[in-house]
Amino acid sequence: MADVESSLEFTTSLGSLPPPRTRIFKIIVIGDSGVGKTCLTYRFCAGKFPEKTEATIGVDFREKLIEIDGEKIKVQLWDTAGQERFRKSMVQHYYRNVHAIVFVYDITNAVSFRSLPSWIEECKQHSLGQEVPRILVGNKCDLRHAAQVGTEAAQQFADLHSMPLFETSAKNPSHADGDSHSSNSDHVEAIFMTVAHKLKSQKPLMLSQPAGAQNTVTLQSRREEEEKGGWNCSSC
Ligand SMILES: Nc1nc2c(ncn2[C@@H]2O[C@H](COP(=O)(O)OP(=O)(O)OP(=O)(O)O)[C@@H](O)[C@H]2O)c(=O)[nH]1
Ligand SMILES: [Mg+2]
Repeated sequence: MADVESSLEFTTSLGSLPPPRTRIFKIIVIGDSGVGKTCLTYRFCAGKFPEKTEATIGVDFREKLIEIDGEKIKVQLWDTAGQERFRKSMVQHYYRNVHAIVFVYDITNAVSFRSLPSWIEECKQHSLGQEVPRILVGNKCDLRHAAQVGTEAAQQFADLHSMPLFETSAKNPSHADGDSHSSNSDHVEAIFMTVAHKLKSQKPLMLSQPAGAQNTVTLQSRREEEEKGGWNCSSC
C-alpha cells in the first residue's frame, strides 16, 4: 500500500499549484472488486503499475493536472470500492456532481462482466442519466490467454449501452517502454485523456478552483462530509 499512499501525496500535493480557476473533471471509476480500478487510476496519475494494492475501502482520490488546447485541467479520479461492505456508507457521496463514469470489468473474469448491468442500474438510481459521458473498460489484457470475455461480446454490450469500449492493461508498459505486447490494447493514459477531451468539448459546468484556493474543493468537501460522519476513505 506504500506505493499508492505515496502517489496520493504526490498527486494531491499542494506544491504544484494550478493556475487560477482550473476546471476539475470528476470521473468515477466503478466495477467489481479486483477488476483493477485502483491499478488503472494509479497508472494514469502516477504513470506506473502499483506493486501492491489492497481492496479499496470507501473511495480513494487521485488527481492529475493535464493540458488540453492550452487549458490546464485537473482530472479527479474517484477510485471506488468494489466490495459491497466497503462502499455502503459512501455511495451517495461519490455519485454527486459526477462528470463522467468509467465502468471497469476484468477480461479474465466473466462474473465481473455480468455484473455491469447492476453497476449501470446503480448509476441510474443515483440520477446519473445518459447525458453523463460513460465508457467501458475491459482490464487485464496482458492476460489474454486467460480471457473469459471476448471483445465481440463486450463490444455488443457497449453498443447496447451507447458507450465506447476500451480494452487495456494497467500492468503492461506502454510502447514508450518498448513493449510490443501492449500493441493490441489501448493505453491507460489515452483512455482517460479521451474522456477528458470529451468533457472539455462539451464544456459542462465544472467545479473550478478560484485563485489561491488550491485544493480546497477536494479538501473542503471532504471536511464537510467528515463533519457529517460520512467519509470512510482508506488512504486519505
Ligand atoms: N495481470 C494484471 N493484473 C492486474 C491488472 N490490474 C490489476 N491487476 C491486479 O488485480 C488485483 C486487483 O487490483 P485492484 O486495482 O486492487 O482492484 P480494484 O478493482 O481496485 O479492487 P477493489 O478496490 O476491491 O474494488 C491486484 O492484484 C492487481 O495487481 C492488470 O492490468 N493486469
Ligand atoms: Mg481498489
